[in-house]
Amino acid sequence: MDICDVKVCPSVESAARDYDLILDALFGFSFKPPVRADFFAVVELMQQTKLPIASVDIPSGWDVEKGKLTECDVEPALLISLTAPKLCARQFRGEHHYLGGRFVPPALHRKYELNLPVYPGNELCVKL
Ligand SMILES: NC(=O)C1=CN([C@@H]2O[C@H](COP(=O)(O)OP(=O)(O)OC[C@H]3O[C@@H](n4cnc5c(N)ncnc54)[C@H](OP(=O)(O)O)[C@@H]3O)[C@@H](O)[C@H]2O)[C@@H](O)CC1
Repeated sequence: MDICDVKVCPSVESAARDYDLILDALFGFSFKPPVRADFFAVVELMQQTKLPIASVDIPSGWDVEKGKLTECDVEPALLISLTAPKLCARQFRGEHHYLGGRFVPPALHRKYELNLPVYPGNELCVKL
């Protein structure tokens, strides 16, 4: 698999020619909008591309709780939430949503009053 560097971001056209999928793990829950200038090119590519995007935990550019901040924010086809879906996942409209690392220690449940749903089975990763 080829991995492109954010510093040498391809154009929308060359990405479509050279790649099948964009794996978006640029920002997570500590992202504070707006996107800084260094990342404009890669975020614009993800906003404009027709390639499917797989986002890890938080689609890049989304606020962890408020979600999409503009109409043209990144729209992943696949979201892989980690530990628990964050509030922003309510705005996810893609086809596939998975939860990874889904087992939270009881002490953390109690401490943060998480009240998480019980997911079936015992696989580390579950389709939501
Ligand atoms: N940490 C944990 O315990 C766990 C983490 N987990 C996983 O990690 C993910 C979160 O990781 P995170 O919080 O370390 O990094 P992230 O969300 O990428 O943000 C920080 C970076 O972004 C930068 N940055 C911020 N705003 C920016 C802007 N506007 N424009 C540009 N840059 C900006 C900021 O830069 P700085 O402000 O420090 O200069 C810093 O470098 C989380 O979603 C989950 O998937 C869990 O799996 C398990 C437990």
